[in-house]
Amino acid sequence: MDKGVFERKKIDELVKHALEVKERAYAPYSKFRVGAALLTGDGRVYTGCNVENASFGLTSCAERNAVFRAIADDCRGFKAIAIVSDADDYCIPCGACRQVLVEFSRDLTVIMANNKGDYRLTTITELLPEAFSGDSVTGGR
Ligand SMILES: O=c1ccn([C@H]2C[C@H](O)[C@@H](CO)O2)c(=O)[nH]1
Ligand SMILES: [Zn+2]
Repeated sequence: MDKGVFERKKIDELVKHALEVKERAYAPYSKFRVGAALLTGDGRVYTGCNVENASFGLTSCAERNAVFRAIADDCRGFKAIAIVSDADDYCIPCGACRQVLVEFSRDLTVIMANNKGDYRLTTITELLPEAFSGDSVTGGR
């Protein structure tokens, strides 16, 4: 499986952005802060953190918040996303975020990092095989 070719330096930079934005997460209920940094085709980086709410179901994940910022800035064609939480474990995106990510990039590299900045590489296709997509809706039309 091709995980995309990224220099270690570029990956570390994205993870650093994710660690930084995690500090601004609003997670008073779960206390599980998450940060995400999305790399675009032209080298821009959009970050997002999770934002919780007293009405728990309104919580928005870090990954989706990063994507929505980029879209609002008229940016698509994402290359990679780095995701990190406070935990020792590599941060794995939830199902809802996988579905939103695959909408915009079929060949996205996903960098799942931990609080020490170590990471594991995968792809959105590996995380969400046989995804429901625009083709499913339009029948390829
Ligand atoms: O991929 C994920 C998984 C969870 N969360 C957030 C949502 C909630 O605020 C907290 C606990 O689920 O972590 C994310 O931001 N991204
Ligand atoms: Zn999510």
